[in-house]
Amino acid sequence: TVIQRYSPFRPETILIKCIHKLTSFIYPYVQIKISEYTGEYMKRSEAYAAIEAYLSASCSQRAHNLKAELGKDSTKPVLSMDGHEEVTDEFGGTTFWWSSNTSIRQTQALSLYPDQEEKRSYRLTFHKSNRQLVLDSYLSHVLREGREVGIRNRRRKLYCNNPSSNWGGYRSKVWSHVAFEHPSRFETLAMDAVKKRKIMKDLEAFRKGKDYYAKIGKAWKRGYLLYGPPGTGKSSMIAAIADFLDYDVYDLELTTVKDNTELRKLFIETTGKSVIVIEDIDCSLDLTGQRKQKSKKEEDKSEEKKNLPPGLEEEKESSKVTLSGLLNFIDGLWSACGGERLIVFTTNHKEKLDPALIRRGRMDKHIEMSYCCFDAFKVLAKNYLDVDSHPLFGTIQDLMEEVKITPADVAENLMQKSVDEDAGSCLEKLIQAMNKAREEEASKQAQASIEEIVGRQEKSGAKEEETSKHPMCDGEDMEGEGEKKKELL
Ligand SMILES: Nc1ncnc2c1ncn2[C@@H]1O[C@H](COP(=O)(O)OP(=O)(O)OP(=O)(O)O)[C@@H](O)[C@H]1O
Ligand SMILES: [Mg+2]
Repeated sequence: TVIQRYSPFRPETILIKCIHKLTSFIYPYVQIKISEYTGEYMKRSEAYAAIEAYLSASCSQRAHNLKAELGKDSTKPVLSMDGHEEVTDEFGGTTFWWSSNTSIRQTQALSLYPDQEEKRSYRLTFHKSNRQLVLDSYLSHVLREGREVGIRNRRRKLYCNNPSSNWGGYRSKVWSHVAFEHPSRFETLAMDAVKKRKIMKDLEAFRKGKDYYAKIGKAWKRGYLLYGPPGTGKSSMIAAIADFLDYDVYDLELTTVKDNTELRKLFIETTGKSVIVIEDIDCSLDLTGQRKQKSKKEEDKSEEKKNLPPGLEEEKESSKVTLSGLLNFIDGLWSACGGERLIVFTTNHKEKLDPALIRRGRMDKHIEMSYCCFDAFKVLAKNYLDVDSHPLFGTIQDLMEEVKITPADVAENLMQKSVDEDAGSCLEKLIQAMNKAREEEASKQAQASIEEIVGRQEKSGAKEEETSKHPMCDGEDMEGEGEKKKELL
């Protein structure tokens, strides 16, 4: 201890070096360690995940301590090696040893709930005569096979971003996830059949487009803007896209992102083969591009803040993500990190968005999700009632040309809510609802036209009053105009 404290050189490091040299003479094996978490961002290592998947096949036969997790097929668990286990693997007539190690790291912070973090790693051991074989072919074989097994076993995940106050620590968790189990698929999605096919073709081209995007010098990503009234299937479309592409979904809640730096970090932490979603982009932040109005609002806010008691100011602080930050997130230099990402925005009011945000290149495809058409109704009838045709279809088709009804409303009417209801009664229910909607629409229109006429008359009345007050007007004319006004009213 005295030497360690006062001497500039470290005797133990010299000792370890000597031991390593000595053992390399006697011990003819080489070891490679692959840790679970690596890099500056403490991101889970892809190599570790691939090795875990690769070893899952061989370890189930030989290892004694195993871990089980549910994979894609929820009836069959996926096995992996637990800590301090060893299995052998054969490749090119050579034997390799894989061991899994776990060390517990106690966090230093004083806390009522001591935090223990496990550090996991795999260690590959092989004879030094096989060094070239390992470097040239064995490691790439393990990674390739492992990735394939990983994709086969993978369950799709739905991620949401954590508030940045939870980002610290050894394994900083920027995103949390659950298994993604939304049942919406393109087959169940009610919309115009031609439009649906076009979208599916576009997605297919994107998925297979790695080389094409590289050739044209464009980052491998694509932006979709889904817009339309509430209940027209925008969220259902996102789930269907994720199902079709077999991608994970990152649901980004912009209001919890403090600033542009955090937004960038969130983007870097997403994996490939993913759909990044920002729902209701017009409501998430003040990104409408009306910057003058915004600065006025900001002034008001800072005034509001000044009046708050100390301590509460921070709570009131809202997201500082700016439009330019979001533009860079989608289309800046960082957006090319990783590739194979689909960015989807949804909105009820496309016209409110800044044109820069939705220009082609950022939001490449604009998809309007609109009111239910007859094509869409047929899909819903098939899904909900199992009918392809019915005598009432004709009436419904006629009504659909007149009445605006959302697929959500159609779906609600077609849903069988008791055992007594059959296809006919559900369709009747829908017809009633559409008739009611038509009447409401008609009365609304009548009301609006009455208001318009009254407004116009009031305006013309006011004008007449003004002209009557004009000094150039004589009394006779005024009387005549008064009569006219009375007639009009
Ligand atoms: N096009 C559609 N095809 C099939 N089902 C639909 C469709 N549109 C709506 N639905 C039904 O209505 C419900 C609501 O739809 P969804 O959440 O996708 O609407 P939305 O457009 O995202 O609405 P909002 O703008 O309010 O978020 C869904 O659960 C689904 O059952
Ligand atoms: Mg929605």
